Order: sequence, then structure tokens, then C-alpha cells
Amino acid sequence: MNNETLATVYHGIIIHSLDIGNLEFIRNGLLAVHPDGHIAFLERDVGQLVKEHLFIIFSYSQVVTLSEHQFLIPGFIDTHAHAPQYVYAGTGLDLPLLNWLSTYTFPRESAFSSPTYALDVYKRVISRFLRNGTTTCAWFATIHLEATKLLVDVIRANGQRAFVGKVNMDTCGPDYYVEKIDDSVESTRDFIQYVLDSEPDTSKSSNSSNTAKPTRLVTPIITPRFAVSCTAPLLDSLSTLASEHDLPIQSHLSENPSECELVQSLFPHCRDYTSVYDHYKLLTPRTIMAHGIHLSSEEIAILRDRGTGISHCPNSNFALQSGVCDVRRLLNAGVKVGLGTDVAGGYAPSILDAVRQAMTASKACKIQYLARAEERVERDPDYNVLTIPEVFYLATMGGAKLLNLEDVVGNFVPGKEFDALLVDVGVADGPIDVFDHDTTESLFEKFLYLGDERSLRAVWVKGRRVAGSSNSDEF
Ligand SMILES: O=c1[nH]c(=O)c2nc[nH]c2[nH]1
Ligand SMILES: [Zn+2]
Repeated sequence: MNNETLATVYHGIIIHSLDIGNLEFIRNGLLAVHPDGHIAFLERDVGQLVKEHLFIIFSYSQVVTLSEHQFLIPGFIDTHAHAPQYVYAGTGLDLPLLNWLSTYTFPRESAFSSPTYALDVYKRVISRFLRNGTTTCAWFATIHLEATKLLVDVIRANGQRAFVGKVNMDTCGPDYYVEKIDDSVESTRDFIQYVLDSEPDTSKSSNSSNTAKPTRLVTPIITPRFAVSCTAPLLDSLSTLASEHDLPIQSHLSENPSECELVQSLFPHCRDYTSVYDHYKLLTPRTIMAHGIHLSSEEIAILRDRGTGISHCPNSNFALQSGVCDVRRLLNAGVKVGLGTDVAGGYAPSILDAVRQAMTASKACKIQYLARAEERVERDPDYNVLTIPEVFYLATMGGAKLLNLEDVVGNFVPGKEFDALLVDVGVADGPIDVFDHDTTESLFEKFLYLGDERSLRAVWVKGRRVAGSSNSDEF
């Protein structure tokens, strides 16, 4: 029997979110992964007898016993990132959104007309995100069909779970980076077919036992860049495409005050920015809107009623001086929220960074609230800063819910697929020092604030090891 046909049983500390604010620490857990990548069972507090005889009880499985400074957590979910923008991540953060787009973004994205260039960049960005523990990502590509197909190929070859969108933009762009509406729609249609045909949905034919329904690893996603860059007929055609193929949708919403004013002037018949997308039937339970910083209460109510969620991208919001998104307000209103890196408006290719900056953004909201209480009083007079369990939830289960993958990934409920990270806070020459007073809880918190790719010994998607700092024989 070779390793591929064996179940794997992990024994040790397992940490995951059952719900927002309900973080479960399992100290003496057993988690079994079926060879097809599904979680077969999760046992809490296994007895001494089982612990001592693991290798006999599970003689038909590989048994992995974690050390005291290691723990398993669900893989991170990045709900918003731009793959081509990785080439200038960490540069060009001196301008606000609209100037930033025309000065840095459009020139760089236009270079993806070259498939060879695209292939080289896409290999590097996917590998970088996987090493940082991003097991699922919602990607924006560029307007180029061939390059976007290559992004799908690279993602599949590297084993990431992903949503990939060919970007649509037929107006308000520079001459060198704008599409004709018919080309935009036709190439999107071609792209959808490419992704669907090259990975048939196995959910109808599977007879795999004890598992949730199998899902595709890469899903096409309809991607109008934002309301500024799409004409009304293009928005119409894209919503038709999404409903014809029952596909998710992603875009940007209410990121920057000048952008909001521009949208209002381009769509004077709509009451506000959110209503533009609503008018063109682009707000569905499968829509992910990045940012949502400057929303009125009415706009938030529309999002909640449509089941549309927000990808919170705090690094980008600070870096492009866009504003501070009040996540507590969105959560209180019942809007779904996940975290996004928004590379390269955000400079860091890591959801650990998004966790940290989400904490800082929440504290900035509180500070703002304290300083200007009379203006914000009707928002939430008892403003509560986000907690570690809440932000970890946003990085895992919250992202899964936003992407409608909550039955597939996000935590370790049996039947879900094993997308996971093996964290080692004691790794030699790593970013974390462990002291005698440390507890499992404090080490988990240190990992969230101080950890980096060295702390991730193994990264799995659907049970397949796709990255990690240990050599692959070890895990
Ligand atoms: O952060 C952002 N990045 C982008 O590429 C973009 N395009 C429109 N709006 C945007 N916001
Ligand atoms: Zn973005």
C-alpha cells in the first residue's frame, strides 16, 4: 500500500472556528484525512490508551504526532487579490486609488498581453501565496484571455483552490488598456468554457462514500473591474452571463471618496454606488465586493438583503489612504465579511498580515468613535474592537462563507475537505520565541501577530501537500 492510498491521522493540538467568536482549542485531538482529501473524523480528548497505541489502532494509516509547539489550523482564505499586480507589490503606494490605477496599475497589467511574461509572473505569485498559507484565493487577472487561462493552469498545477476572473473594462481606461464591449463579453464566455471544460464538475458522478459533495478546485468568476470601468450594457451582459452559468461575481465597491463621486456622476439615475450594481443585478448571494468602506446604512441594508458580502482589505485601505472600514458595523448589520490582501493595493501577500491590519483598523474605528462620539453615536455607541477569535474566523470560516464554500472548507468539521496548515511556533531560527509562561492560547496569538511563512511547516489543499517549510518527507 503506498502513501497515496492510506488515510492520515494527525494527533495533537487542533484549532479552528466553530462560529464567529467561538474558537475551539482541541488539545489532545485526532483528525483523520481520507485518501480522497476529505476529513473522515475529528475526535476530541482521546484517552491515554488510544494515545499509547495509535500505531496499532491505526495500522492501516499514516500516523503523524505533532510536537507540543505545533498545531493544525484551517488554511487561510484570501477573498480578494490581483495576481498580475504582484509584480509591483511593495512599491507605488504614494497615490490614492484613481491616480494609483492610472499611474501604476494599468501600465503593469497591460504587459500581460504577453503569455510568456504572464506565465512567469503567475508561477511566482501562486507559489508565494501558497507558502503564506493561502489555500483558497479569489483572483482578479487582467483583460487578457490567454494570460488568464494560463493563470488557471498554474493554479491547478500548484494545487490551490481558487476563483479566477478575467477582468472586464470597456470604458474610462487608457487606450492601451481597455476592451471593446463585444470582445469583453466574448472572451469572458470563452474563459468560462475553458475553466468548466478543463475541470469537469464531479459532483454529479461521484460515488465516494462518507464525504461532502466533491467540488471543483478552480471556479470562473465574473469580474467587472468596478462601476467606473464598465458601461451599462457591459454590466448588463455580465450579469446575464453570471445567471446563465450560475457563477459568482466579484468587483470593487465604495473604496475611495473620489471614486464614489465619479460613480455617482457616471450613473446619475442610481441613488448611490451600491444601487448601481443592484440596478444591473450584480448583487447576489454569490457576489464578493471588495472594500465597502464609505457605505450608508441604506447601502448596507441592500447588501444584507441580497446576501452579498464584503472582502475587508485593511492593508490596501491604509496604503492607498482609502479610509477605515468599520467591520463591526457590517457584522452587526448581518453582512458576510472575509479578509483580503488586495495585492498590490495591499503590499503583503499574506492573510496573517490581513489579520493584523484588521485588528489595527478596528482599533482605529474605536479611536475615531471615541474622538467624535457625537457624529458616530447612531452607528454603535458601545463600539467593541474585533477580537482574536473573530478575526481568525474572518480569515478562515468567514472567507469560506463569503465564497459560499462553508460546506467545503473553513474548519475541520468531518466531511469537509482538508485544507490546512501545520503551524510550528518553535521552528528553529523562526520569528517566534517561546517562554515557560506560554500557553497554547498565547502561542496561537503569537503566531497570528508574529508568525510568517517559516512557521508553516506544511500547507495542504484537499489533502494534497502544496507548500511548507519542512521537507516534504516529514509531513
Ligand atoms: O484596490 C483596488 N485595486 C484595483 O485594481 C482596482 N480597480 C478598481 N478599483 C480598484 N481597487
Ligand atoms: Zn482590488
